[in-house]
Amino acid sequence: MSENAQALVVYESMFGNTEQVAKAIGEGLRSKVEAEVIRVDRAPEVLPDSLDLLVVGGPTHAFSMSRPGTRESASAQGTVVMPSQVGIREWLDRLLPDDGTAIFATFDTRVTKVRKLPGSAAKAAAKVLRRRGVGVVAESVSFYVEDSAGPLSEGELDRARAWGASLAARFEPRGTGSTDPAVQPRRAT
Ligand SMILES: Cc1cc2nc3c(=O)[nH]c(=O)nc-3n(C[C@H](O)[C@H](O)[C@H](O)COP(=O)(O)O)c2cc1C
Repeated sequence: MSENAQALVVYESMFGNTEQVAKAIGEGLRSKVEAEVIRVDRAPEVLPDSLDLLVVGGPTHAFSMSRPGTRESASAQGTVVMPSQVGIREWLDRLLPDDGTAIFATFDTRVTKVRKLPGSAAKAAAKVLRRRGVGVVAESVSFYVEDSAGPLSEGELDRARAWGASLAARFEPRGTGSTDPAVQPRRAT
C-alpha cells in the first residue's frame, strides 16, 4: 500500500477555466499526497476505498451548481471542453452517503465583477455534502474569471496551487504525526 494519502479532484468545466484551476489544485496536492484529477463525466460513481480526500469543483451557474439547462446555455455561447449531460450536481447526487472518505473540499469559479453576489457552486456543493452526512467538509473556495468564458483573473492559478498544497498539508505520511482522525489518512493499516 502507498505511504501517502490519496486525493481525487473531480471537476466540471464548460469553457476550460475550472479545468485549469482543478489541474493547478492537483499540482499543489501532489506536494504531499497522491492526487488524481478527473473530469466529472469520466469520474467513478463509486469512490476508491483508499480515498482520503475528495475535492469537487465546477463553475458557478445562476448562483449555484450548474444544471443541464445552464450547461446547454454555456454550450450555445461558445466552444466548450466537455459535454453538457453531467455536472457535479448530478454526480454528487449519485455518491453514496458514507463512502468512508475522510475529508471533502469544494471549489468553484465565478465572475470577478459580481463577486459580491452570494451565489457559489462551491458552497452549494458543500451544502449537499453536509446534508448527506459524509465526512468532514473542510472548505469552500472560489476562484475568479474576468468574464463568463474567461480568462482566469491574474494569480488565480497560483492561488489554486497554494490551496491544493494547504489541503495536502493536513495529511501526514501514514504512520507519522497527528493522531487526530480528521487529519490522518483514513486507512492507515
Ligand atoms: C448559464 C450561465 C450562468 C452563469 N451564472 C453565473 C453566476 O450566477 N455567477 C457568476 O459569478 N458567474 C456566472 N456565470 C459565469 C461562470 O461562472 C463562468 O462561465 C465560469 O466560471 C467559467 O468556468 P469554466 O470555463 O470552467 O466553464 C455563468 C455562466 C453561464 C454560462
